[in-house]
Amino acid sequence: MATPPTVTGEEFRFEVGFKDTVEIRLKSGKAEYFGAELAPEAKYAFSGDNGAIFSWQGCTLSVQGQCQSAYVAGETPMDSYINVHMALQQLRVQAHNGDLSVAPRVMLVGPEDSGKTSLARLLVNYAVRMGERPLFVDLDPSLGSVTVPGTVSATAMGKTVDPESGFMGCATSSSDGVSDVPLVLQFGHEQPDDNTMLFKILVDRLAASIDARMSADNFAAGSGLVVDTRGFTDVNKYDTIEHAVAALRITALLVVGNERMYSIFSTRLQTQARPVTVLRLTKSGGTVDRNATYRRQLNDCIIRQYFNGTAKEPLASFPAVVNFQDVTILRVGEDVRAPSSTLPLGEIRKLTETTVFTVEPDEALSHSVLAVTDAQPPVDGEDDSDGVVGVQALGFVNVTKVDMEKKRFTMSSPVPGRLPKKVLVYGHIKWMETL
Ligand SMILES: Nc1ncnc2c1ncn2[C@@H]1O[C@H](COP(=O)(O)OP(=O)(O)OP(=O)(O)O)[C@@H](O)[C@H]1O
Repeated sequence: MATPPTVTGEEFRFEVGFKDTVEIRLKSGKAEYFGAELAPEAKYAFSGDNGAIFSWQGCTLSVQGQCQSAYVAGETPMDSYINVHMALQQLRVQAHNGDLSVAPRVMLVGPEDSGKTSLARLLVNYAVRMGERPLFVDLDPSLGSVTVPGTVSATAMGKTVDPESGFMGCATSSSDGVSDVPLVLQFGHEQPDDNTMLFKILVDRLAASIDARMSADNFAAGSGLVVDTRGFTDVNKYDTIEHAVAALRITALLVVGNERMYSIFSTRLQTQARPVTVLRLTKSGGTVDRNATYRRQLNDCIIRQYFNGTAKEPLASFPAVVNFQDVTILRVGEDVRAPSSTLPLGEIRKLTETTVFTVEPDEALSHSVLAVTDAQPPVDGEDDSDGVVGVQALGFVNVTKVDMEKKRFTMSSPVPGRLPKKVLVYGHIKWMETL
């Protein structure tokens, strides 16, 4: 970019391709990336990303590298976003003063690419900057902001979200003493409606863990939570949101950029046991529509970041060979057994969305991303899914090669040494490392 962008009450918006890297520095003034303050002169490198740097007071930036598009936009919804933040902050103050019932529990809904995650990030960052410790709850399994796609999670936010590594950076740095290791549950699919029953159970499990955490920590309870969801417009998907609103005891639903959804939720949520404020917010003109190919590439980047880190903070990934007999691989909610026609006459097959199956390893396991858990495998003949469904994912491994002859597979893991736990939970998320 020839002239360095200067920004005052405006946004510098940029798009960077997956093969390019753009470095941005704050040369003067103050600026923020979705609510997180930029350090003066620090280098922020973006690749395969779209974003916006906003300044209330004015700033000058230096931009090096090739952006697919870059411009300064004067029209932004930041005034309405800061108003929402201030209203939430007032409630937090009231909650810290003793009335925990008003602690804000906010959920963002809206169509795909309407800017929910960016707004969630901004609200979390503004809260953290006020000394709050909100929980960020990620109910969008499509892009896995905290670990890998195919998961749902809850993270206690002790610091602002790093502009480069995003929410994943918060998940890996608990050394600040206030962030905890996030609670991550393996869903195994990218869309909640790929297995609605399982999704709802996972939301219930998250809600129960959040309640336990909040009842032990009044300050965190007063800071409340910010919940991001998968983008949708289909009326059939409202039910999953309503379930989450009830389970997480949401107090405010922010509908981003969709009049119809706002109107429907305003009516439907009146029947909730607790009152829910429904607000409509304008979609930012900066949000970028991401097609299926882009999302696939983005997913690859997210998984690569989990296993290999970022250019600034690379992580080693460790190979290991695992004998089939040394692990149990489970799968929730899908029948991988023989077809009904081959079952003995009279055997009734119980198929539910949460039935647990043992997976016999074969070539199909190649490139799978498996959750490492301390799940209790069901005892033969019993359908005990309780010990498996909704157990915490302690980490993830990637199967790189399956050797059927030697009955073993090779995997890579972000942690060296042998698998700490022997029960792996399978999902539909695949990743192939490319150099
Ligand atoms: N003001 C902005 N300027 C430039 N890019 C933006 C802005 N706001 C959001 N974006 C980008 O637009 C894209 C979509 O935004 P975001 O991920 O927040 O939407 P979403 O509604 O959460 O999407 P999903 O459909 O995955 O739920 C992202 O790449 C994001 O970085």
